[in-house]
Amino acid sequence: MEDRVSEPSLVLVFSGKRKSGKDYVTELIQQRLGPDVCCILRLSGPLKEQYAQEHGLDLDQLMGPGPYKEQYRADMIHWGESRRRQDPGFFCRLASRGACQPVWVGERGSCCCDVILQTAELCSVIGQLVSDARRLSDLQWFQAEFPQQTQSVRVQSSEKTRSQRGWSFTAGVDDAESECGLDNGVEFDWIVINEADAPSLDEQLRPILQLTEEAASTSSVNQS
Ligand SMILES: Nc1ncnc2c1ncn2[C@@H]1O[C@H](COP(=O)(O)OP(=O)(O)OP(=O)(O)O)[C@@H](O)[C@H]1O
Repeated sequence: MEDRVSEPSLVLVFSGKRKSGKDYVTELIQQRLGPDVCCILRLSGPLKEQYAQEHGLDLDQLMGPGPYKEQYRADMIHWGESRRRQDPGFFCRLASRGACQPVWVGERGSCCCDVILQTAELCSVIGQLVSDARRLSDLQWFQAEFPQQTQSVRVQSSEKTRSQRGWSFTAGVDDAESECGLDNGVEFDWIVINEADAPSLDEQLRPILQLTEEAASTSSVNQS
């Protein structure tokens, strides 16, 4: 598990409610930076892989958008919580192993069924984006592992907007720690309002992109 290629120069850990737009925003950042500089780490990927393996399930269907994963979603959330209680860094380590870009983007913040960093969630190594951080322990793991590099980003959208994107309240999912663990007591470094009547994402993301460009250039100076 300790086969990370190099240290990232910046780790952006994204969180947000279901359908707030974590994937959308992290993919936009990756498009701007390019895949050589920025990887998206999705915590939900290794979580689903491990869950499918231990329960003899079809991983492709579990990763897909269809109804199959809905049958297992609530149990998968409980199983993920219990794994994190035993070892808070379990999924974060799995998601970040092999990452080699300087910027990582990850996502942590709604249910275990999406991402980043896309990851998330939570991505690769000049910069890594963790796209799907959902629990405080995920964010804390990155902050402890990469104290100088980690910045937290919250993506916010109203319930009305999330509903228009396909969200509807699901008991056992939207009231679970995986959705609510970062609602209170966390001071995010950045907040992105992903709404039609908010300033454009380009405008809101400008300072974050500037940070990633600085991190990437520092990384290339250090590597030369
Ligand atoms: N600013 C935006 N403009 C247009 N479409 C958007 C925007 N933000 C999000 N969407 C769309 O809304 C839907 C949900 O967005 P996305 O998948 O990024 O949310 P998410 O927070 O990652 O969701 P989940 O937590 O369920 O994985 C997608 O179809 C996405 O393309």
